[in-house]
Amino acid sequence: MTDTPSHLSSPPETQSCCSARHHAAGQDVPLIKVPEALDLLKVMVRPILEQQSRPLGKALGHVLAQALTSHVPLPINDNSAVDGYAIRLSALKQAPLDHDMRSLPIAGRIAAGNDISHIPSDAVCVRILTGASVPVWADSIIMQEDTQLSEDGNFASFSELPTQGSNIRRQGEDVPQRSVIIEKGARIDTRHIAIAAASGNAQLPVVRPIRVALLATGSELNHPGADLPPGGIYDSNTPMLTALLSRANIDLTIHHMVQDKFETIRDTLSHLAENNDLLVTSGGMSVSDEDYIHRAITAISGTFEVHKLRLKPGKPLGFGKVKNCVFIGLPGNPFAALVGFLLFGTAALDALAGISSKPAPMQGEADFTTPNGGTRLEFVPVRISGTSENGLPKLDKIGRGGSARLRPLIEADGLAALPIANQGIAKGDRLDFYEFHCAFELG
Ligand SMILES: Nc1nc2c(c(=O)[nH]1)N[C@H]1C(S)=C(S)[C@@H](COP(=O)(O)OP(=O)(O)OC[C@H]3O[C@@H](n4cnc5c(N)ncnc54)[C@H](O)[C@@H]3O)O[C@H]1N2
Ligand code: MOO
Repeated sequence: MTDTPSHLSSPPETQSCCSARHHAAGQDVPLIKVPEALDLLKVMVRPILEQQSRPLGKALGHVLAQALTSHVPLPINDNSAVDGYAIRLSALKQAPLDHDMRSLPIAGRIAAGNDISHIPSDAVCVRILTGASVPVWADSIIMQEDTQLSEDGNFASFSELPTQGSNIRRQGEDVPQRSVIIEKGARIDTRHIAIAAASGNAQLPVVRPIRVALLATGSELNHPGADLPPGGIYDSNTPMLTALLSRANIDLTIHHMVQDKFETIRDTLSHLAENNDLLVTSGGMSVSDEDYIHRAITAISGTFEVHKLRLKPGKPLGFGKVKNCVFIGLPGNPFAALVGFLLFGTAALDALAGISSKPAPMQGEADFTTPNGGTRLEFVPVRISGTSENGLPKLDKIGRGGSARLRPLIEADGLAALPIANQGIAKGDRLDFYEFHCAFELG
């Protein structure tokens, strides 16, 4: 914790053999660059191997545990892409020309779902509707709009010779039978549900839900809406992180706010680590005498892989393990907690679920300037202000910075990353851009 007014703080730590020693150590630890830290995280996290089978209706947002194959070819049969007439091309070519039209006798009608065994094998033309199975003798389908019917409705006339195979959707052209339709590690969204259903899969093998515990530390914290004591603030990190962790494949345990008291934090962390795959805390990561997370994790034999980052906001972010539980300690400042979770929380969840690839960030162009950059990769809220000559979104920086401010995020379209030790950002510089909402949300 940063130092809070003394009347609100817990009594100063008394047992503290270790506090002074660790404190000093906390200040000395090297700052790790973000890509390096992400690599360390990926090596550290072991994917969950247990699987479960979920019906399609309950699979959205889960992660596929094995590659899924199709039970049938798609399309299942050769079928018509249009409403029209299925014809035998050789017969049409031989039909005499009459007023530039060729006529064929209509041998029957086939709609989607019909059995076609009643259609004679020597037929040369049938009425066919979209999705209907195509008889083997038919080699083209002519659209209804390019056809004239005789008065008695028994003959169809055509002015053009179609290309062989036109308007026929061939069996297996989309998906051959027993081929892989979704790779292991895919997060199931609307597209996957559709193809799984079309290919006859009623159940999906998914990674069992990830057990995640959330703990906000801070004696100043109160539930939103409560009467605030002097010096109190509302806890925004728990609701924010709860929202970020509200995913179908997460079993979330929320441990609401603990006081800045070493024993309480130590015992709560120990209990939560025992029962979860991932433990996310907020606050208490800095260097004051009330920042207990590092000491508490160490006291329960946890280890830190990374303790501080070249990241702004989010320098005092650490992660490691307590036995088999992955631990991520986010800084208390709300914007820092958000950035830290978006980078490291989501990476840990992906690694636990066995997802290895992440889409690269979009590119944008700065529509602002900054003086020389510092020694940390910096994330700033940006708004799209237009489109550049290169067709990229132009990004305008919002707000005056500061890891405690949430308001700029409300006006922003996303975050831009300013590289370490940049020479100062000039207008037109390319930046990685992480848009908050993409055009389509598929689940
Ligand atoms: N001497 C130094 N002081 C600080 C350093 C430093 O390097 N040396 N780093 C600063 C940076 S950067 C950050 S970020 C913060 C992070 O500190 P902590 O992780 O220990 O966080 P706290 O002190 O507990 O809280 C910081 C700030 O955020 C508010 N907060 C905490 N939890 C919540 C919550 N759940 N909801 C809303 N707001 C919360 C808290 O009241 C503080 O104002 O340390 C700097 N100090
Ligand atoms: O880096 Mo801290 O996370 O800026 O406030």
